[in-house]
Amino acid sequence: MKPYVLEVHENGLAVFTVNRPEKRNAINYEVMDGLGEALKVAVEDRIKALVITGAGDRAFCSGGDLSSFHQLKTEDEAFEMLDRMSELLVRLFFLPKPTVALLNGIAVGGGCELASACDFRIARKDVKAGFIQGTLAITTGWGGGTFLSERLSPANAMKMLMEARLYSSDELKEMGFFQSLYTGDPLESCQSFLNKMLVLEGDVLKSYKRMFIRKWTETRVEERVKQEVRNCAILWEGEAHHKQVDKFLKK
Ligand SMILES: CC[C@@H](C(=O)O)C(=O)SCCNC(=O)CCNC(=O)[C@H](O)C(C)(C)COP(=O)(O)OP(=O)(O)OC[C@H]1O[C@@H](n2cnc3c(N)ncnc32)[C@H](O)[C@@H]1OP(=O)(O)O
Repeated sequence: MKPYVLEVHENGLAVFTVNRPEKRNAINYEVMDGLGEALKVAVEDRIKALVITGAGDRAFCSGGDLSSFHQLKTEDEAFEMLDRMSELLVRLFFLPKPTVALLNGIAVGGGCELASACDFRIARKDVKAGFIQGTLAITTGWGGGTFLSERLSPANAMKMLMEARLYSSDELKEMGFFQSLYTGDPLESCQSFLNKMLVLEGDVLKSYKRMFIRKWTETRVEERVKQEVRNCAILWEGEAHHKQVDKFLKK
């Protein structure tokens, strides 16, 4: 089974699905390659918006694949992996078209970083999500902390990162992390969220997105992400992190 699926719909919607439901859609290097491909397709003129989602109904994404990335022990080894994913998420963040994270299930750790890189987050009503990285003795390391600080008020962003817990969908909507909650079919709900945008010319959507891109360029988002990656890599090397990951993998 391919670990990701990319579909392009007639209305100009590209949908990238992380397809590892048995691992709660954890991100490994193959999924990263797939996201790179999706981003190449997403810049084509025929695409008006990009949706990122997960397969099944349990998880949107459970973050980095701990069984695979646990082999990375040193700061430099961790940096290489974190940097690779962060560069993809920076491309997603700066994509000059609307992007949506469609949360069909739980989003944990790096799953929330992926969601934060998107312009909008729509979620099933019972979905929980949280930046639980702190409980693994690391910080966000894919740029998600930086993206979150551009999405929420400083107090709400800081709270989410520092509490390192799962939040309910109602709390997340209240904080402004989720824009919309759904109960029916995920893709239909996403389409109806995007309907009014998709009828506009692609160039109009692009022009609006570029207004935000200019601001993010001025506030040096890319440079701040690099710093975030470096800081996470330093913590990654510590014993406390490896101990916590061991605990999860031995469960
Ligand atoms: C590494 C990058 C870093 C960042 O920069 O942000 C991170 O992403 S840190 C965060 C890493 N993620 C986690 O710590 C989440 C770990 N997973 C869970 O807490 C839970 O699995 C869940 C997401 C809350 C779902 O719980 P549940 O539905 O009860 O499923 P299971 O726990 O039974 O898992 C089923 C299956 O999937 C495997 N799994 C789940 N998450 C991961 C993961 N992140 N990496 C690798 N494998 C994962 C889990 O081990 C089970 O496998 P089997 O035992 O083989 O069935």
